Amino acid sequence: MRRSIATVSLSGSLADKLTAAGAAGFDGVEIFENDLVAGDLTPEDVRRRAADLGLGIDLYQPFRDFEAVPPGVLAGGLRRAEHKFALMERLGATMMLVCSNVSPAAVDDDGLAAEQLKLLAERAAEHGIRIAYEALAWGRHVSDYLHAWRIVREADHPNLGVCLDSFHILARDTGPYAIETIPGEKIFFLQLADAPALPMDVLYWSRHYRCFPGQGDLDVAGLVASVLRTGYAGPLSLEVFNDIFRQAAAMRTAQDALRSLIALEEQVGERLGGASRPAALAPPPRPVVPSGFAFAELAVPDAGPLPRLLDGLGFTRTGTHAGKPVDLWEQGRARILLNRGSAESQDGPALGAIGLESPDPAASVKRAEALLSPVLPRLRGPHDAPLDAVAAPDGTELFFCRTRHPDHTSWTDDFTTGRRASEDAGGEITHIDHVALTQPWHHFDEASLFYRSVLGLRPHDSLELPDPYGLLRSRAVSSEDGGVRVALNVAYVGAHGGRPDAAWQHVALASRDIVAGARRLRAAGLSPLAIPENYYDDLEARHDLGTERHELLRELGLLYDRDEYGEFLHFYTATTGRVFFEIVQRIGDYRGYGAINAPVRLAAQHTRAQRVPPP
Ligand SMILES: O=C(O)c1ccc(O)c(O)c1
Ligand SMILES: [Mg+2]
Repeated sequence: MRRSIATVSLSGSLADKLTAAGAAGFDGVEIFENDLVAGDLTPEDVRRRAADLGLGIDLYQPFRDFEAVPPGVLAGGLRRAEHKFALMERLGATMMLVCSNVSPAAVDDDGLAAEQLKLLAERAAEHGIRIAYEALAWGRHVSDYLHAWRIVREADHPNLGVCLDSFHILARDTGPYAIETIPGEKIFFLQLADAPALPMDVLYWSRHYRCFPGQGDLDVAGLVASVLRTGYAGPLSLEVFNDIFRQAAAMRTAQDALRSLIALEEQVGERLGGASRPAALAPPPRPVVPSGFAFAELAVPDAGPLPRLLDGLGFTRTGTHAGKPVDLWEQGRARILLNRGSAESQDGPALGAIGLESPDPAASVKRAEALLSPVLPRLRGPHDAPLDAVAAPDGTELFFCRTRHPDHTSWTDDFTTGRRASEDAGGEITHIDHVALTQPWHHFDEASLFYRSVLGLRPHDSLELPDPYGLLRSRAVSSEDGGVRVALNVAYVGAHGGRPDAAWQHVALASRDIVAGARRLRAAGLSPLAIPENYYDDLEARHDLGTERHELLRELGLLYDRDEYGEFLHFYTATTGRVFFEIVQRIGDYRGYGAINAPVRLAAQHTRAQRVPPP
């Protein structure tokens, strides 16, 4: 199907927007009137540029406050329309969107609305133009798509149909769709947007918080499936009003938008099933859900305090890369790479790469590529195992691995093993439980869509965590069985001190005996992040865990949480550069991440500014 995007969804001048939409690979655009009026490209320039970029102009919009008006007002509307029709002929556009009247001058009279829209359609027909009538969710008298359809049906003109917009329809949540009662040929245009569930005024919600399908909470795929069942074969067009996308780089937003459409088409195809799936919705290769973490790689300007910390956590340095200054540290299936050769980051150690266990690394890369992720060049030395890798939106390198699998070369073969730790050498730490990555604030939705669509991970609810200097937005994505969990946090740029301190990243290590682990760290002369006494007083008020257990938590600086499935114990190491470790123990089938304790952790990290002491 044709893939289009409204220029209002992208930042910059109209020329920038067209360039970005063309570069991403869209087939067409909706020209948003403000973008044309405020720019100095003539309509002929716009038409030529769009054509050069392979873009059709699928819609001109919006034409406002036309229908259901007293006769005196109608003349003005028709005069305005004639100007727009002439403009559209210069643009080479043949469809105009008319959105439902929001003006106090509008009359609550469907007969009048139908009569006047018919008149408009007759005039449009003289120019070879069709009119798509859209119910805005806040329209004065027409706010529902079925109401718009009744008016269009009554007007009964071949050049008049409806424009359906997923936001206006799903935002009103008026029950099961009746979309399939509209004949496909009377649906002239389909606009798509998602949005996070936010209980607020619908106009404000629409103008500021729309996002691309798959980034919010609306069932856009279900709606598109219903529309396609009517026989609609026009464009799938993204129309997203969003405060962040208005500021972000247009090229990147356009690519994020196209990824969203590809993933949406896949979901729609699944809803429609084999026979009724339009041929145009050929699916990309299926996602290969990773089963666990193979490693976390830290870029370290020099080894610094990390070897001592890893040693204190019970890790063993088991190898060094044959050709690069990279050390492998292991405990159970938890593997940490310290890469001393990476470009020096001004903030010191940072999490640069993550290894994911994939049942089929080559297929993982094919999926990522089909969803527009940059595939990293396979940097192979003479001895290196093949590495399949892509870049996540924040630049983190994701390697797809089959670690020490008999049928596959393993990345670990490149490490000359000193002491090879057995996978069950008695250490408390068994594997990497999750990693927490901080995303630039303007790439957060892009990142959650990336992990959801490329890796097939399931997004959890968004949370807002109070930090002493801001609110940290956080959203986890995970595989069904919890083998891979990634917590995505937003980095705010704190006005306080100017440093985005919340750009911290961490690796959470699963322990089967966190009490022994905490004691081991202390015995090594390293202390966990200090937690205030007030936390423990509050914990006693919230939970009755028995005196002994409360005292143990307090003594060892452990944090506690529980959910309906189990309990969670955790503590944090000091931070070095941008990175710290969290040690976690899940008891029973606890599903969360200890989010309730995050504000205490953030405050402790800020106020104590703890750093690992030099060795
Ligand atoms: O917010 C608006 O005014 C507006 C305009 C045109 C649209 O297609 C729409 O969905 C909303
Ligand atoms: Mg719309």
